[in-house]
Amino acid sequence: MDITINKQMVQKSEKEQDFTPVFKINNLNLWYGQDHALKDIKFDIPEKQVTAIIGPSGCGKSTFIKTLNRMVEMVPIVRMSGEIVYREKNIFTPKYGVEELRTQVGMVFQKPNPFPKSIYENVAYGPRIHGIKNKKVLDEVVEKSLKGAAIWDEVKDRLHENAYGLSGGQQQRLCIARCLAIEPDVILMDEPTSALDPISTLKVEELVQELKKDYSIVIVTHNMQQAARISDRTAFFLNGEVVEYTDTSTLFSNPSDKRTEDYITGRFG
Ligand SMILES: Nc1ncnc2c1ncn2[C@@H]1O[C@H](COP(=O)(O)OP(=O)(O)OP(=O)(O)O)[C@@H](O)[C@H]1O
Repeated sequence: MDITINKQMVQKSEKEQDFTPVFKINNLNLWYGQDHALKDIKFDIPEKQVTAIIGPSGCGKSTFIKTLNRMVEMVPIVRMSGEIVYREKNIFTPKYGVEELRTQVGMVFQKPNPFPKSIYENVAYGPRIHGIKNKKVLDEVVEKSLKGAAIWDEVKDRLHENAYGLSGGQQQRLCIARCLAIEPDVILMDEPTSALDPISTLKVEELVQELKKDYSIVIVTHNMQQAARISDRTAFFLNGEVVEYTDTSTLFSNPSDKRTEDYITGRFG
């Protein structure tokens, strides 16, 4: 009996090593003042796959994803311990510039947040900040990014109109284009479809499937069906801990922890 369990465990751990990690998270703890919001988080996030973060409200999903680009440090009462290694470098070492990290690790938020500028300027903004001035080069970046975000055909004849004139779903894809324009390695998405209608949601989900060919994606979602549809691996968070992290099909069809089973079958949350 013991031998069987050990064999299964070895097989599982071998399977779980079967990818190139883009992030390695080691014993990450985070406190908001006295509130211990992330507890001993330890797992690796694969490159060029979609990793979903699921769990009930308040379990630490948004907090966790915002540690990956150090955005969480904007909250003054935050304290952290542990390590997040991005491409072999600990992102908390003082010499690691946060601007450099955020160029590599882009983020798309829950509510589409375009700038009050034209569609073109929204996408050109990041490359301009990074020193690209040549109009022809900017035109190319804008077109490539809008195509990458599957919105080019809808906006190519109105590039100089205000982005606020787009629908919510179009605005979210514009924000994804804005993120692509600075050529990130990883894209963090914090509930990117929760403010969208079902058709726009489907478009963003299809887009995520396309984007994972070139980018590593981490997506927080309230929606378990969405995690099951679009992710390769899923981490189930509860009360600031990772209860289970494995490939998505296993997590939803054969969870190893009773709490995961209770959550995915709707017994709580
Ligand atoms: N800026 C903050 N200041 C203090 N506490 C915070 C802050 N942000 C989050 N928290 C606390 O940290 C815990 C985790 O919150 P977080 O927003 O990460 O959870 P979540 O799983 O993303 O929730 P939801 O699904 O409702 O968005 C909660 O107890 C929350 O109250």
